Amino acid sequence: MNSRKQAMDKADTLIEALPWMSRFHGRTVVVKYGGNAMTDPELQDRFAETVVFLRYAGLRPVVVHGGGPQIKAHLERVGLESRFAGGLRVTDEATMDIVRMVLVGQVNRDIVGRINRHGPFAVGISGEDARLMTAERKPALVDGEPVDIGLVGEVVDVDAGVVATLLDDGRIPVVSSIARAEGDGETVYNVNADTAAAALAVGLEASKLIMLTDIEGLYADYPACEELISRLTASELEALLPELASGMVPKMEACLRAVRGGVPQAHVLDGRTPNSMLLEVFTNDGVGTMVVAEADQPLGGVPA
Ligand SMILES: Nc1ncnc2c1ncn2[C@@H]1O[C@H](COP(=O)(O)OP(=O)(O)O)[C@@H](O)[C@H]1O
Ligand SMILES: CC(=O)N[C@@H](CCC(=O)OP(=O)(O)O)C(=O)O
Repeated sequence: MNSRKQAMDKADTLIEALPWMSRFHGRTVVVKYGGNAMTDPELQDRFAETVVFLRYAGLRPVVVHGGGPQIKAHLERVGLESRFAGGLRVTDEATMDIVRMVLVGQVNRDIVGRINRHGPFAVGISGEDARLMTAERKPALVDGEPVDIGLVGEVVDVDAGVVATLLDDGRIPVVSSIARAEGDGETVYNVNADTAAAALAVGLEASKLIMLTDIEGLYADYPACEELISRLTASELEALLPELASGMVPKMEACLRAVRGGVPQAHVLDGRTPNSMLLEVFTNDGVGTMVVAEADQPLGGVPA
């Protein structure tokens, strides 16, 4: 292909993004950045660039990050084992200290640093700050039975004021999934980052929730992975939930919570594919899995 043709194609690509830029201008998009999607430094830089791109394109991105593998690595270093029940980390006090240190002190700082190479945008906060997230202790459900898993919280209240203020100031909030208990103000909970992202998306009345992970989307036939579900409604997802393997349960429950809470679309995308977020937001090429509230909701394409 000659260089003039290449240049023309690039210009076409840019102009094709116009309807989506206009549709999402000024809209809030919550991006959950999973620990498994952030293992490669090059991909981390691409993630930061993409978030800054969204900001310059007129959207209001909010990042909620995980860090499961990073927590696991640190626990191993101090001789503690990672245990999960129903997709959630069993969290005693010693584990909670490490979860908080790794998420707030390490993973959050890394993401903020990478984004801020492009400008003074990212501000790191924890769900504890300004009472952003309040949580209650939550047991895991294993075979339908509640099992105590320690200091794990379910978000019961979101005061999104601090995030809204940062967004109004043109910043990119980067949020760690830690929350305070109501009342004594001393107990701190480990909140699954998918759950935190969904709660925040609802609290912010976001236009989209994007879950970046290490797989193309939700597979109907996991682990064979031949049948990717590109779109499903909240009620279809609800019927599927009891059959899902535990890793996907918090993620898909979070998508359900978001759309039931008024977020028009929740997406599970492959964070290992550098451009999946751009394709999802700015083109009609459906990637990953999209969850919508109702069957008759448009595919996420450009409105008439
Ligand atoms: N039905 C399914 N479709 C896709 N992935 C699944 C499914 N069931 C279980 N998984 C597993 O869930 C993983 C994603 O969840 P998780 O590891 O918690 O990601 P993250 O760290 O991004 O939150 C996938 O890598 C895959 O191994
Ligand atoms: C309760 C619970 O499971 N909390 C998670 C919080 C981090 C997280 O969710 O990280 P990913 O998004 O990378 O999985 C944990 O301790 O691993």
